[in-house]
Amino acid sequence: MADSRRYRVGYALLPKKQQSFIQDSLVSLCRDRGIDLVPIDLRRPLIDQGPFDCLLHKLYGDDWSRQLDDFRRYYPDATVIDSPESISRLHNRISMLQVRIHVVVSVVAARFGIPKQIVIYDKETLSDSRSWDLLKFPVIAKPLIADGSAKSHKMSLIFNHDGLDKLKPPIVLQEFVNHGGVIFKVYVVGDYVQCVKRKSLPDVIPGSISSESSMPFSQVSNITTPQRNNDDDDDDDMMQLDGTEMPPQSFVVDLARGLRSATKLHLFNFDVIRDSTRENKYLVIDINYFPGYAKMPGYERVLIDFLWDVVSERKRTTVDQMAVAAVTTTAAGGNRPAAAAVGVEENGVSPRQQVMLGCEDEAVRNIAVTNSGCSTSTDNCIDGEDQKEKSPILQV
Ligand SMILES: Nc1ncnc2c1ncn2[C@@H]1O[C@H](COP(=O)(O)OP(=O)(O)OP(=O)(O)O)[C@@H](O)[C@H]1O
Ligand SMILES: O=P(O)(O)O[C@H]1[C@H](O)[C@@H](O)[C@H](OP(=O)(O)O)[C@@H](OP(=O)(O)O)[C@H]1O
Repeated sequence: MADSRRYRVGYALLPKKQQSFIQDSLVSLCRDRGIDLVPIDLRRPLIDQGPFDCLLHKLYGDDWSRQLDDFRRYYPDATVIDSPESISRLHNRISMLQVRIHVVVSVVAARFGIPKQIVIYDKETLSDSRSWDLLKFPVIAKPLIADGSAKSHKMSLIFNHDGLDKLKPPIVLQEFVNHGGVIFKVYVVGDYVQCVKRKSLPDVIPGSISSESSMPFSQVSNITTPQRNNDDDDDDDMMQLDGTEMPPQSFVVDLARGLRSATKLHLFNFDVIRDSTRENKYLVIDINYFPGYAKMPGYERVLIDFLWDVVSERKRTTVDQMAVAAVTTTAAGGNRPAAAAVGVEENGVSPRQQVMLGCEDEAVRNIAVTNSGCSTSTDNCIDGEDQKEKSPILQV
């Protein structure tokens, strides 16, 4: 029998993200599938705008976290994608890549790791060469915090120690790895995985370094997405992208699944580069929550299928809960209301826990990083596979 119920999916996004993500094509395809996409009015309390079957969100700050907490308490049956605790792990470039220790990739054709990196919290530590002398120049200086602000995307390629002078801690210093000027962006939407190529920073050729000690840059892969036109530079970019071999699909999928389970996130992308000096060696350099999905070919279908799975799974779970609750009621011989129907705990598991898509309320570990910390590996990267045997890059 056709499902005639309509589902409400609320979305709370910043205006720029809303504009790129909520396209007419997405809205109308959702509508045809029985899903109404409802914008959250950020001037009104979230709790007043429910109920929703599902809530999508990408907002920052304590006020939003509090509103979400209230919402989750008030509407325990709503599926919140994703849990704020899991998302916040990506707001710090150290905890972001720390998840690699939980990722096991079984594909043998390729290996993965992260670049060697340290975190520096203050100017004093920055001026002490012992803090960074385990790193090889060039390095990339990245703001520690990745909170979506323009500031958090401002980076510098640092060619020598003079280039460190201008930096403002807290920062992450990460070894620059030559990778042929092409980055792989892997978009994940639940179980769906799609890898695309984008232009990246060009290789640094030893000996050809300019007289400058540093070079600032910001959002390289966003501003240089090449379009096919008559411009020579764009044609060169396009040829370079076309000529770059993709990583093995099974490896990408394995890595995506591993990261998905380690981060407990459903909507994210991650950036991977292929180390030019080491065969089949890939390095994860960045993980972004709720990325620019509209740049992913055919994103509407992918998102609709995902949302449908979420709302219909939610319906199934609720039905299952009612069945369990009914059995419990009968077995006890009493007339307690069905747990799922009222959203209270049954057998120690609340309906919300069952519908949070595996996003347990795990607190993000507090990062107690020493002023700087660094791996003792002689390589320019830390492996994901055998990381447990090696000394941790940072003490978290
Ligand atoms: N370790 C590295 N080695 C070589 N190139 C790197 C490295 N880290 C970053 N890059 C280059 O710098 C760019 C920006 O880095 P990163 O992805 O960490 O920044 P971001 O501001 O978080 O980016 P995004 O816009 O994808 O969120 C990458 O796309 C890549 O071109
Ligand atoms: O808004 P913040 O938190 O800064 O996150 C950005 C990510 O860092 C970028 O990776 C996204 O672009 P890509 O989808 O091209 O990776 C980018 O997507 P956008 O083009 O929709 O802004 C953002 O999601």
